[in-house]
Amino acid sequence: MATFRTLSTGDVIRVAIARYLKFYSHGFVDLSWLNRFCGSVPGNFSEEDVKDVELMYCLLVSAEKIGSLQFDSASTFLNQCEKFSSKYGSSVQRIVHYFTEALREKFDLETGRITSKGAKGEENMLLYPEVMVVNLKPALLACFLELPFYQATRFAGMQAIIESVAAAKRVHLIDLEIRSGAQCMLLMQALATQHEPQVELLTITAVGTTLRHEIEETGKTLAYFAKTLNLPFSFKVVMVTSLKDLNENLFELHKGEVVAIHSSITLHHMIRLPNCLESVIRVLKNTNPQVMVVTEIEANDNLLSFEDRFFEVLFYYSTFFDCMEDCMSRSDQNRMMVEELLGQAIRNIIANEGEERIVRHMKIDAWRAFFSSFGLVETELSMSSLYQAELVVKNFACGKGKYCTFEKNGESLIVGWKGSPHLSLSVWKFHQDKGREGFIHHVFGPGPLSVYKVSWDPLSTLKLGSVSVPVSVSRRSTAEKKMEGKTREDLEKSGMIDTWLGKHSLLYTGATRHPFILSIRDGTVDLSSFKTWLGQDYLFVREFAPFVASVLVKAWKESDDSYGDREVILGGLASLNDEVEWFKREASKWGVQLSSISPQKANENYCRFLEYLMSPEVGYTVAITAFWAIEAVYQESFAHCLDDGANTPRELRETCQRWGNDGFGQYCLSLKKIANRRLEKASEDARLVDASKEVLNKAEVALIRVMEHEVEFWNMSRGGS
Ligand SMILES: Cc1ncc(CN)c(N)n1
Repeated sequence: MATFRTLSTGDVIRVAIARYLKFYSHGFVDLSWLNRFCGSVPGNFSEEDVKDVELMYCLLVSAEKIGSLQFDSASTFLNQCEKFSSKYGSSVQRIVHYFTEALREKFDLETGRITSKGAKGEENMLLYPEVMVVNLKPALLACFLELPFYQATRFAGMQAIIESVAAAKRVHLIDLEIRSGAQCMLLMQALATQHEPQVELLTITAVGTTLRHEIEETGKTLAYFAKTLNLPFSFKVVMVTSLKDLNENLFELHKGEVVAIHSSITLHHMIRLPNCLESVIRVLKNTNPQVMVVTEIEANDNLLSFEDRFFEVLFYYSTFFDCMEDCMSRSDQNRMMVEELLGQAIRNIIANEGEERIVRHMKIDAWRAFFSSFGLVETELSMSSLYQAELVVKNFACGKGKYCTFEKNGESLIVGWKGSPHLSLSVWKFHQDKGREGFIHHVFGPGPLSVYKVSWDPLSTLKLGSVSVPVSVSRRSTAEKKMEGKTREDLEKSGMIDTWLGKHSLLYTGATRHPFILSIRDGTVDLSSFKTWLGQDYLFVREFAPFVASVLVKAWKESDDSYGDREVILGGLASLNDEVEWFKREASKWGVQLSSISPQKANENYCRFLEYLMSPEVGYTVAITAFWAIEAVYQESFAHCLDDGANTPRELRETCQRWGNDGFGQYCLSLKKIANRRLEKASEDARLVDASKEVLNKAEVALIRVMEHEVEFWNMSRGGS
């Protein structure tokens, strides 16, 4: 990964355009339209930046000369580009290399040097994306894992589906391009851990035009995964020669099923096929889906002139190459293979016109116009989906996720790299009675972007605009289920906490069904991870005690004694003494030297968060919500290790009992009841007082933060940072 450049590739293009305008502005050609591509760029250039700018300048002039049919001078500049660009060099050299190849092909076509376009094999790859996926599977997979934006849209998109189907007993997911099926696993995991209502059947139908065998293999993997989750599951394949032949009767739909549609980077393949998109949307509408989640490439190269197309595509692919430069090493073979593939797409877009243009993309504005014409209604991505996106990118080494940017466009999310758009993620509801069918003209040119950045500063409340309408899902913990019949009155009244758990179900599952916990449950736990957890949790509990004391003080000040909150909290505080002693005994049993352990980063971060919760600016309602969440994650996690079917090693059962026993479950229920009562009061007051709205907002953030810290704590125990 290169660190000596000060300019991104986008900056290099902007500087090169500015330079180009300076030289050519006295000419006869009106170049004022290029001004819109110039933006502000940093002032200090390194030596490499200067070389990059010169190279980019040559590329711009080559394009301009070809566009204005000045082939002799175009040739001179193209020769320069060929000489100084390289597919092994910096991201600028690489992008210039591939664009030069594309311009050379255009040059040869325009000057009659060649007539047929591209090598046949390459065309096949572009025509049949599934074939490309198979041929380049390991390389694509590697890039998919290394580049944060794909993971961000996958998690956020699946969260939107989970929220939409949460109340259903029978769920049917139609996936227009299933690939490895990793996205389906997220849904399966969430449904398997959903207690109420219990899912009776999940059906996944994969749609494909080729590679039946690969799709079926994915189906087998998913079926195996479902079995491990104890999730009733059925996998179907719908194969068609062309997507135009898709028909709702091909789907085995059943009464009472809730249908959801997932389309990730698929629909744009149909843009070039007359009436194909229209026909597919009509068919999907006839399946009466609850929701459709679409991820698409946020680029516009469909109906533009050569010049406009050149710049649009240059900026789009520069972002892509920049991201790879930031996240992968220059010698990475997977990166090079994927760049080759992108090079083919660039060649196709730049050099070809009409039917020869296989690669076509549309931005969210055009998709919006298209879907709206079928009566589809764009739906806001929930806060929880946005949170999933934010959370997942944080796990990437390159920039710890801070380069992966999120902007809102309408109700949809634009995921970019350092502010340059890359993918759009949108959620659609179908209204059966609406629709002006027929594709209206594509809408080009970006509309006003209502830009916001998701902020997760513990000291701030959510800056996501209004908190989205809560999904009414009741999720009950293992202990709650066990106590069925005993405290039914309490259980049946599902409050704000359940609503939030429904909204943030993926995160809650992440915290309570973490691989560390699952490894205890299935007996494969690595003992060194267990010992790490033991030592670190001992340190955590010592910090946790003053936090519980601070909640007690707040209860004293802010709550009426008649509710009995103080006794519950005092009981929890008292038991911590015993807990600290237990840690000491357990540590000596496992040979863990507590005195020589210092807190790891994740532990320190969590303790810093506790300190914040202790501060006077955090009121009782927020503090008790966080307190419940901290205890509940352990209760739910360890109780899972004692469930029927658990294979927890005998020596670890006592540990699991500590937090998984029914008494601790009761205690968590009491805390939950207190938190729900306070939150209910706050939501009643919120109608009148803004401060109460803020309390609710803060409490929801605190709950999310706790779950996030818990995930990081488990990660740390397994040897993460
Ligand atoms: C990290 C953590 N979270 C929760 C708990 C339960 N008190 C704990 N001991 N440690």
